[in-house]
Parts: sequence; structure tokens; C-alpha cells
Amino acid sequence: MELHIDEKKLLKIFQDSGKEEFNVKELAENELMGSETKVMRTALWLSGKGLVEIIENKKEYIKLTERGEKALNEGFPERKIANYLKEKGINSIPIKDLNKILDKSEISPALGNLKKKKIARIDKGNIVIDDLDYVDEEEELLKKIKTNNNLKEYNNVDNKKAIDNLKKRGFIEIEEDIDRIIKLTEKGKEFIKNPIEIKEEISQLTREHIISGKWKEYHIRPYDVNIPTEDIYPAKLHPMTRVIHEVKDILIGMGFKEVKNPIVETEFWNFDVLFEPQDHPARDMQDTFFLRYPNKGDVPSELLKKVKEMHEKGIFNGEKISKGWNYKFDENISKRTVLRTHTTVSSIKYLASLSDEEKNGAHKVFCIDRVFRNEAIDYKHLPEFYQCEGIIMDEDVNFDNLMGILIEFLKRLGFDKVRVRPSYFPFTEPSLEAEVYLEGKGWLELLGAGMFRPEVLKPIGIEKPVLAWGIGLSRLAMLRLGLNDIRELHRNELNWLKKVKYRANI
Ligand SMILES: N[C@@H](Cc1ccccc1)C(=O)O
Repeated sequence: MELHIDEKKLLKIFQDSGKEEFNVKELAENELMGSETKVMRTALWLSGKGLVEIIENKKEYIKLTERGEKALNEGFPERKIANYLKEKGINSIPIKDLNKILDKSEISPALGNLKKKKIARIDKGNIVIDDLDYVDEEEELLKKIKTNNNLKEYNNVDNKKAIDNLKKRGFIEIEEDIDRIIKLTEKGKEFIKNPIEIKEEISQLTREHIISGKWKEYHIRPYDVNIPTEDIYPAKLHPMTRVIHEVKDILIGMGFKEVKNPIVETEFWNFDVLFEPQDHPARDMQDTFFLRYPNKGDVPSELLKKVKEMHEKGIFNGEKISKGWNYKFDENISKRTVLRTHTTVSSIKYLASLSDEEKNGAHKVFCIDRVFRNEAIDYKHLPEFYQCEGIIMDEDVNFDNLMGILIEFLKRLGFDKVRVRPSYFPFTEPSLEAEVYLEGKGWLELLGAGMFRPEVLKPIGIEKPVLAWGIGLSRLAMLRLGLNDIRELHRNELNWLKKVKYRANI
């Protein structure tokens, strides 16, 4: 068992003395310890290891007040009267002369007590003490208390009255203390049968230790991360922010660059450019938030014409490359404003913004952002959530590369078992859906992906193939945080935020 040097020292005191228990105060006086806090801290560690037991006894003790100390040293006021008379060789004095002997405040308690204790009698304005060497039980008690202050010792009926009186006269006070005993357990007794070697220990190696060569003499104590400590809750990032950071770090590590775009978009960028027909059910009121203010946005007119032709007839630059959607494209719909429904807008806007020269190069970009869908709130749906989207554009990237990059990305997120199924998105062909396997949960759908269709790429002037994927981050967050209800993520319940453990790379 690895012990801290203080633990060794404490046990050594037991070993050297042969005693099995000690009062904390006694241990604190031992030079190996030096303070009660040190003894207690060390004893707590040792009790955690089962070597000692800490026994706490509540103790009531009697404390002499300042007035009590004075009475003990100078005598009780009534005793002062008796002593005065004794000195003068008399046994009575007029009450009015008592101020020669006592402070004003002491006179009436002295008189009261002399009468009560039947030591003196009053005779025609004089106070008479017959036995000047009287024995006073209260004085005796106060002397005893000075040497033994444990209230328990004075608990018998005889003392009770005297104690009460001393308390009333303000000579004593009853106080409470906790008496702590450190006692060896059986395991502790076994342990100290072996010699305990105390060698100076350090827990941190400094430059001085190294330069002086002293490091050779010290024992460097290993960290014990199992020592119980108090829980502390420092400020930290919101768990959702941590999910975002984790994904961002992974993608940057894979060579992607981040792009950002506004939340408000035109239907043109959110849908039209992505070859989603204007009568597509995904656009209807169920899914999309349409804006009243502003209700119109600017749309690049050249591109609008090209996209319109593609939608209506599948024609680009006079060449029929697709069947198109065969409906009447409405430019007013294109201009309507919406809260973006997916981050694919960012990918496509990035590609459309490339200059001719940039188009010659290869591009890897990603976007992590909030998207909005008009969904009823339940345990797995919120109208606002995070998506992460990535694209790669290069000479001859293909579907195999897409699979490869997704498997790698998911692996870095901690998902080893990945399964891919064919899927459908209006803007990609072929399209796929990737599922990951989670112990105890089975297969979970995590992302959608595909190769952008020529109907999408041609009008924005991109000739090279582009692979794209989108992943919902809220679901990932739920997995990371062990949540069964997505609403928990945004409720911001303080206790949950304090205690939630974020496990990156599950
Ligand atoms: N935008 C799609 C996901 C996706 C992105 C890129 C390619 C294919 C699919 C969605 O929101 O579900």
C-alpha cells in the first residue's frame, strides 16, 4: 500500500508508543504531526484505507470566565469580607462599610451568598461572621474545575446546585467540544507490525531538485487519483458547445476549412439551387419556417435563369442533361425568405462563390450551424437544431472516396461499426444513409450523404465532382451525454449542467 509521508508519520507514532488509540490533541502535540488539521487530514486518508477509525465524542466542559478566574485568584467577594475581619481580629462590620472591602458591584451578591450559605447573619445593620475559616463548597468546586473541566464529572446531585450558582454568578460557562479519538483498526495493527521507514517525499519535481541532484535522495510520491475529494463544479462549456468543438476539431484535423452563413436564406439558395422542385413536400408549411419580415430577398438573376431552365426542362447551356421536373418555375417563390432548413446551403453557396481560378483547385469545407424546421417538439424533435455539413470537390472524387471519408470521420467520432444504405436526396445521386452500431441500442441513422447531381453543379459552374454529407449533431450530443430526451439538452437545468459528464469519442 502506497502511503503519504504524513500517513507514515502518524502510524509511526502508534508504532513507537505501542498504544492503540490517541486523542487528536495529543497527536497534534507530537513533533511528527504539529497541528490538529494535519492530524485530522491524515487520519481521514488512513481511515479511507481502513487503517484507522475516527471516533467522535461530544464533550461538554466547564470554562472559567474572566470573573471566575478573578474569584479563584483573589477569593470570592464573601471570602474577602471574612479575610478582612480576620486580619482586623474582629467578626462583624457595618454593612455600610463594606465598600471599604469590595467593589460596589460585589456587595449585594456577597451579602446574598453569605446569607444563603448560612455563613453570616445580620445584626442591627452589622454583618456578623462567626466562623471566619468557614469552608465554602463553591470555592472548592471552582478549584477542582480548574484542574478537571469535564462537566460529566460534576453531574451528581450535590454539585448540581453549586454549579448552577457558579453559572448564575458568571464564574463559569458550559461549552461544547468534540473529542476525537484516532484508533487503529485490526488492519492498522497488522500494518504497523512492519517497520515504517520515513523518507522525505516530494510530489513535484522542481528545477532546483534536478540541478542540485537532490532528486536522487527524495522519494517521488506517485499521484493517487483515487483519493476521495470534494466535488467541485468549475465554469465549463455547455455540453452542446463541446459536441460542436469535438466535431470541429476532427474535421479540421482531416483538412477541412470552416465556412459560415446567415440563418435567413431565400428559397432560391435553400431549395432551388439544390434542385428541389418548388412543389416538393419538404417546402410546405409543415417543415419550413417562412418569414414575414423580410419576406423577400435578393437572388442573382443570371443564376436564377439557369436554375429555372434546369428545373423546368433539364437544360444547361442549350444542352439537355436531365429530365428536369417539368413544371412552371416561379421566380417569386425563389425570392421568398425562410430560416434555413439545412446546412447544405452553406456548401452550395461556397461552391457558387468560387472564382474561375479557385475552381481549378480542390476544396474541402465544412459548416456547423443551427437549422430550423417546423416540427412539433417531442423527445427527439426540436424546431431548432444543429447540423454539420461537409463537402469535398476534386478532380476525380467518387462514391468510394465518400464512403472512405465517412468511415474515417465516424471512426474518429468513436463509431467503429458503420453500415451504409442507399437513400434519396433531391440534390445528390447516388445518395446514401450511414448508420452506426451502438452496444445496447442497435443501428442508429446518423448521417445522409451523396454526390452532388450535375443538375446542381452545372448551373453554378462546377465541373469537378463534389461529394457531400450532412450529420445531425443533436443526436450525436444525445449519445455523448446519455440523454433519452433531446429537450434536456436545452433546458439548462443547473444541476444537470454541473454534473453532466461529456465523454468525447464514445
Ligand atoms: N441536407 C440533408 C443531408 C445531406 C447533406 C449532404 C448530402 C446529402 C444529404 C439533410 O438535411 O437531411
